[in-house]
Amino acid sequence: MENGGEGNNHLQLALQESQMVAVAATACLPQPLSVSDFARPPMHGSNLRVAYQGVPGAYSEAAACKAYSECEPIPCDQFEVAFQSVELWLADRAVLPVENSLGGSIHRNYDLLLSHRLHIVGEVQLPVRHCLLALPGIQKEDLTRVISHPQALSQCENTLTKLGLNVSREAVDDTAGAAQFIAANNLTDTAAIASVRAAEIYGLNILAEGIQDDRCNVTRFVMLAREPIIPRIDRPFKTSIVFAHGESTGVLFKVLSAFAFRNINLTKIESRPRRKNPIRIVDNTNHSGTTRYFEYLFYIDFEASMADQRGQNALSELQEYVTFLRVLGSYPMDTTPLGPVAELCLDVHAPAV
Ligand SMILES: O=C(O)C(=O)C[C@]1(C(=O)O)C=C[C@@H](O)C=C1
Repeated sequence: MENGGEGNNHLQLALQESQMVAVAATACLPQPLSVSDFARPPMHGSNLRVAYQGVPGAYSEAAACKAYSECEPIPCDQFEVAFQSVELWLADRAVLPVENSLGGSIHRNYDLLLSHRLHIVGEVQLPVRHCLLALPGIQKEDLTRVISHPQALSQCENTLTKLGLNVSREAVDDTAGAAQFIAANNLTDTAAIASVRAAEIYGLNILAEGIQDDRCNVTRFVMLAREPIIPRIDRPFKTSIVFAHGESTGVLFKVLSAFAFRNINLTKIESRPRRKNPIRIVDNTNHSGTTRYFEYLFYIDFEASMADQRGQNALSELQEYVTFLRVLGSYPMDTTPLGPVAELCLDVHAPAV
């Protein structure tokens, strides 16, 4: 009996061990995908390498971290490099500022969206609060020059004048890069427009904070990837497209009504020169001479997913009117609260009393 009992114990132990080995082995195996995987929330960004234009402390870096909280932001000296780093698998995503509530569209970046084949997979709206930064000990009166990204300079144009600064304005590649340049070259006559984080990183003093011309200053960024994401309908989605049309009349009206009749809200429309084919020349048979028409590309963002029947129907109708159409991406809308800046925006829109 005793022996038999001991034998049973051994058997149980052996069984338990083999079960543990089996469980450990299964844990190492890749798990098969199931239907529920498609409903998973978007990944939080751990280990995701996100390329941005600028140096640490740039707003684009902050946008990358807002989109993918645990990502590894990868600074790039130009937007082209950020795009290429994704195309060449050195990064997983690129972050691209496309418009600002004060400065408007960042046109060059619209052109880049078309000249590369990356897909928009997300968007982020980031409140941008600019500071005037200078070396420790420097006063506003010592300044002869303010440097920053052209968008940042234009967002602070009126405030710089109001501050009574007698300075020239010079554009550089990014806001944080301006701060870095001042620190690296010990420039005592120059200030940068950049973020609080840039001041901390490059050891500069904040001479003035919140110097953008409107308290509510928001930049919209898009996230780009090699592959599109699977569009969904269980949360608000936006779709971005670009199209061109030929010679027929009233095309833009027809395009807009394809969305309006389906109750689809447009959030953005932008036109850009059609660079590869910028001018259409029409010979006038009745009159002497020719007419030259400038050709445009139209970028539209609309509030519907490509998985939504209304969005699909609108696009198939569009195809009847246009000569070129590309879907740049269908992606979740940024509906996160803007934080304290939201109240400032509400202030702005409140009826005057
Ligand atoms: O220079 C930076 O910090 C950027 O991230 C670029 C950029 C832009 O291109 O608009 C981003 C946000 C601000 O609107 C100002 C500059």
